[in-house]
Amino acid sequence: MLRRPVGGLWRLGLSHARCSELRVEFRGASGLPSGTEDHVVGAGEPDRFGGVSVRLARLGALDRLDAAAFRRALQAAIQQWQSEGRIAVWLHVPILQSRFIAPAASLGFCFHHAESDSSTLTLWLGEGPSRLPGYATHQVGVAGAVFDENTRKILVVQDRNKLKNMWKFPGGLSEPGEDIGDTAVREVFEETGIKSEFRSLLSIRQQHANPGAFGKSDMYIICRLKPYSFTIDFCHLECLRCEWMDLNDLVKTKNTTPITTRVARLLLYGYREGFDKIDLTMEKLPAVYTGLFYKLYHKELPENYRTVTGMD
Ligand SMILES: NC(=O)C1=CN([C@@H]2O[C@H](COP(=O)(O)OP(=O)(O)OC[C@H]3O[C@@H](n4cnc5c(N)ncnc54)[C@H](O)[C@@H]3O)[C@@H](O)[C@H]2O)C=CC1
Ligand SMILES: [Mg+2]
Repeated sequence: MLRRPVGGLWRLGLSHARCSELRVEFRGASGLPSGTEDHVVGAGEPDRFGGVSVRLARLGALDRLDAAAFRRALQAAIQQWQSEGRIAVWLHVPILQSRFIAPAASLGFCFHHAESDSSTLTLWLGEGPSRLPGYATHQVGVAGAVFDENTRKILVVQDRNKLKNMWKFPGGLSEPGEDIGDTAVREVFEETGIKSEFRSLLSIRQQHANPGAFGKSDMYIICRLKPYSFTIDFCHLECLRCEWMDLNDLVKTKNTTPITTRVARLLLYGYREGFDKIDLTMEKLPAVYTGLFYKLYHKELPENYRTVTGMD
């Protein structure tokens, strides 16, 4: 697997003839010397922050390499990287090569994160405490407050697996790469059978050390949705009850969570005074650097502020 980045290229070379030992070599931007390409079965790549990444998946013949030989090679590589002034090492380990985690940890590597099929470890080589950024800090849950302005009814459920059966808005955890509004619409449909469309974002709750988030922080976002189907067909695995409730009754009931009461009051205010008073609406905008798009949520700007550039 030959890759030629602009800067130098780190390679962990494993000889086919003698695979009990990894050779660690630093190659210049010119790439590999002729004749050694077959021996190079993996690559470490410098990053723009001064660190270096090693992907074990790109090293061949790892099945024949024992953990002690890997440790020796990694230790030699670390010394080399340190002498070159590298600030960190990122070690990406496929799950089937997990036996290399322990030798790496014995050299000071710590877990940074894991996906279903791999883990990533880091070793800080720079001055002082590590300045490497952490991994994901929050889980994101999204609920849909599906409000029918014609009947003043709001869709509520009671979760099946909760200790207390309290009325709440249907919702659930966001999938990777899923927009907030799409999560709300999907979860509402999965749990209640009601079809709806995204209108606005109403509230965000942040809670730390959440047991339901495996001790991480939890971001719970409530969206206002508009229904376009009305016959409930709720999921009996997830919900105990589901109904269209008069908004006034939800505001008054004691059998609910504080956040649901608060958002019910917010909806009553919006219903009476205009939803523009409570809505954070969404706009899709192009990202400057990546060429991708993102979604921005905020209160509507009045017409005369949409193109304003200064104070005059
Ligand atoms: N304040 C409120 O009104 C409430 C807020 N929330 C928020 O909603 C979001 C999550 O919504 P959910 O409806 O719970 O998500 P969800 O609709 O995606 O369902 C999660 C499913 O996973 C199951 N589950 C959870 N932990 C499990 C485990 N350890 N083993 C096996 N199954 C497990 C649950 O029983 C449920 O069926 C979070 O952000 C949470 O903070 C949830 C309930 C009430
Ligand atoms: Mg749910």
